[in-house]
Amino acid sequence: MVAQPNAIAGRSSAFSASEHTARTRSSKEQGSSMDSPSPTARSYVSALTLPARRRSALITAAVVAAVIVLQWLVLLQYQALEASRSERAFARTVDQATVSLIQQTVLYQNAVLGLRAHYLGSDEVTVAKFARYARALEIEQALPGLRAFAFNREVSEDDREAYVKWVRKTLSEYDPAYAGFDIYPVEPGHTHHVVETIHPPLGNQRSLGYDLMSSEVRRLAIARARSHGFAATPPIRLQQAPNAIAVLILAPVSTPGWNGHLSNQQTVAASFLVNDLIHTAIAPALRRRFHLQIVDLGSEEGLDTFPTVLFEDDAINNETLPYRQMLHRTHIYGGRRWDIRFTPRNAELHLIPMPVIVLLMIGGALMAGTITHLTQQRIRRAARNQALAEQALDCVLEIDADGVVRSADASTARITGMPPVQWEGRPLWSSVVEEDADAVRTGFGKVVADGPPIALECRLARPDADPRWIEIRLGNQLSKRTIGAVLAQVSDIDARKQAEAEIERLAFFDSLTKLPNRRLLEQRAEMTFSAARRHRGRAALLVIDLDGFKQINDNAGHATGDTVLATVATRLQLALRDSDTVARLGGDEFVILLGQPANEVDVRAAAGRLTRDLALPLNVDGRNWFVRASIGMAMFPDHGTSFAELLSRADAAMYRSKRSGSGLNTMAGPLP
Ligand SMILES: Nc1nc2c(ncn2[C@@H]2O[C@H](COP(=O)(O)OP(=O)(O)OP(=O)(O)O)[C@@H](O)[C@H]2O)c(=O)[nH]1
Repeated sequence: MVAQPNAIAGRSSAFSASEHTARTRSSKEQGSSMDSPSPTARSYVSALTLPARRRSALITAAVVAAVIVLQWLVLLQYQALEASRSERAFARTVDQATVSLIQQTVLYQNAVLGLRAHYLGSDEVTVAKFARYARALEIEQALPGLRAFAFNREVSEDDREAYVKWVRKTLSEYDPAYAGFDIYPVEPGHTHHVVETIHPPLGNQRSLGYDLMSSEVRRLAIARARSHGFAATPPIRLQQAPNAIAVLILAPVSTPGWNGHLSNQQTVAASFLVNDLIHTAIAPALRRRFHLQIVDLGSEEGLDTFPTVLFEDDAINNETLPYRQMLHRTHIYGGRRWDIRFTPRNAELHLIPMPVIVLLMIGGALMAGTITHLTQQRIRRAARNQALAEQALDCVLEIDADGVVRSADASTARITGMPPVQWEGRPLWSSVVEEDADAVRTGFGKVVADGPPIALECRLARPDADPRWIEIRLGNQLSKRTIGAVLAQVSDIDARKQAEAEIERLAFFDSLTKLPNRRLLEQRAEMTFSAARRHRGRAALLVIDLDGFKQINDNAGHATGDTVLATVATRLQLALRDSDTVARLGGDEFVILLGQPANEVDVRAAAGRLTRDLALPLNVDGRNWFVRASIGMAMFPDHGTSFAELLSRADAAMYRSKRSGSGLNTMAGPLP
């Protein structure tokens, strides 16, 4: 009888191997149809699994596609936002540059108008006064980009000669350069409009004496200045700087004529090179942000409408501009319409380069695909584990180093009859019956102290139910970071234990009467004899054979005979002490082992008691039977010292009884 937990330390591998073999065999026996599925079953299985895989692949593909679309939408949104941000920023830049440009041209205009005021406010402005005024303006410092101031006089063809003489004479006193003064180009005409004075003289002397009337655009500008008070020319090339585009701005003045007559046909003028204007007005940092083009669209009145480029940055490499939306501002200056055009350069739009975008999208899609795939796998694995747990023969507990159950599988309830909550938060051994708790605690301690895995058989103390045999296989996984626990694999061995008990019962007990059989009797007899030997005591064997039992069988049938035998067994047991053993050797033959009879008298008295009790009527199915028995007795150590010897002596004595008549008791004779 196994009543204590069975620690099988160190034999876990053998256990596992045999267990595995047994389980494999049983699973093969049970599920042979699964191991070698029929064609129908196989196609059914593949029909079940293939769509699952295909579905998973479809989901992954759908997620990847969705991520790509999403990324694309985000990218479009980002580009739109970036473009609008960039547009706003660029518009600010454009306005800033335009304002600077306008301010600078207005400064030039004011300087010319100031010179005009100077003439208007004086009775006579000499070349020296003009130069003083111009110097006072400090044009190099205060009006950078402005190339020269000039005073131009209207001279009729008739006065031409006298005027030239007058200039040479009067002005050469101030500057010898006037000594060779003449009007050019020599185009005899009605009226001349001659550059009489210019400041600074250095670099501008070539224009002294230049007849503005000889140039169509200048002539128109003079006319407009006279009618509107101020005018600018379209882009021109100056006499003194023919390689650069320049603009001449003019204002009319009335001043006493060279010959004493007041004339209002004169003009004051200033010229600037457009390049200088741009470099002066727009800071280099601002310049780098756009490509600039200024186009003279013609006069305000639309007299000349040929657009002429005033200024243009280096040509744009169109290929390098991802975003080429041009912004333009119109500036009316001196009666001319200027279109100032700004085209952003690369730096204006901070877009992520296309290769990077493609890489990001591929990376994002791959990542999403991988995550989806892994998630699908995980879901499938979890479902499979769940399904396996539902059919598993074991459940797993995670136990900390102190023996407290940290978690229990959901299948614990099915396998142990106790739900996880009844396991969790308690020491493992508190769930087993008191008698087994110590062994479980000790076994657990050994495993925690780095012992090998062990298997324990113990009984589970279940509230409101009978104890149940379980086997716990303990393995120390505390040092494994991903587990960090002692793992207990628990299986239900209750049925096996019941079977083992039954086998034991069959091996040692008679199935009809439930009395010990010969094997158990012999074991107990040997134990009793050795105890008697130690205490110099006695023991006795009584062989009892029913008389005429065959007739009961023959008359009433075997079943009645069985009942009679079982009743006889009960009567024999009741007639004796608990410490005595009543065994059935077979048929109608019983043997009794008396533990501690004081002497022969005691034994004979017991035999007499048995004979008397057996003789009482025995009712089976309403019919009384009268059983008699012949008894033979032998005593330890008087008639023998071994079981076989004593049994043989008692048997012989029983036969003597039987031969002498029915219902007699006979003691074995003394040893020779
Ligand atoms: N009902 C029943 N009969 C049994 C069982 N075992 C043996 N028998 C029968 O018991 C009888 C024993 O035979 P015997 O020893 O000659 O029976 P008996 O009639 O008592 O004869 P004596 O011992 O000479 O008095 C046989 O008829 C067996 O068939 C059993 O388990 N059940």
